[in-house]
Amino acid sequence: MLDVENINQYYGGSHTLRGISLSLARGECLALLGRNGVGKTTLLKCLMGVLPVARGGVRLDGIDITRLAPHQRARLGMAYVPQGREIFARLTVGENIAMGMAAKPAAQARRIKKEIFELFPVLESMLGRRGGDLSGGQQQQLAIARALVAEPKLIILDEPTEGIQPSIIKDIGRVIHMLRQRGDIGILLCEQYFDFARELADQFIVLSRGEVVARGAQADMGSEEVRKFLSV
Ligand SMILES: Nc1ncnc2c1ncn2[C@@H]1O[C@H](COP(=O)(O)OP(=O)(O)OP(=O)(O)O)[C@@H](O)[C@H]1O
Repeated sequence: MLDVENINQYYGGSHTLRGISLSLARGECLALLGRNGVGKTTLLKCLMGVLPVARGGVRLDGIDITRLAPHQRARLGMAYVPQGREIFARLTVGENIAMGMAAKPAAQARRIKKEIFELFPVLESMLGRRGGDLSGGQQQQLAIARALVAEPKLIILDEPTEGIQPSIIKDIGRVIHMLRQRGDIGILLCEQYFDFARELADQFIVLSRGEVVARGAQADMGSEEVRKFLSV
């Protein structure tokens, strides 16, 4: 479904992404691993169109999306949950969720809300609270909920466990697992928390200095070759 071919990106003179290729199928979870500063967030931003790529291409279901703007990619079914969540602090939980389904007809929106509250029951009891008053973990759940209500075929998650307490990490893991089981959505999971990623991923890639230095199936994630590129 997602095919990335040989993409390169620069911040000024610094060559941040060096010939990255990957592919991800529906129903699959791909873990993107690597130490701080190796280019993971830059790669996700390039996939979402927040940053331009200098060379290479990105295809979604065979459509060349390399030059499309983020909102056009969103319309084609891509959803992005950025690092740090970026929820609207002054809007309520309900309004934040509504932002994710701005393009949906009202009847459909009602149905979606019900499903979302099954995934994240805590959000239902907090509908009227301001996003900025939620805990970090609740904000992360809200950010994922807001992405999911758009009913994406691909969801890109940038470090969803960062700075979050263990009980909520478990809840988030459960949701990602359920999405994977559903089989109709591709999940690109950028994660520093190795064990969390290993439990959820079908395959992985490891970046180091902007390059893919290892890739493989979940069973190979614990190998020495992979660990030497991570802080585990
Ligand atoms: N806007 C920017 N301008 C210039 N350099 C940048 C910019 N954003 C990131 N960089 C640099 O590009 C490299 C890759 O950064 P990136 O944020 O993609 O790494 P990362 O693997 O996501 O790390 P982290 O886990 O810390 O977010 C780093 O050396 C970083 O300092």
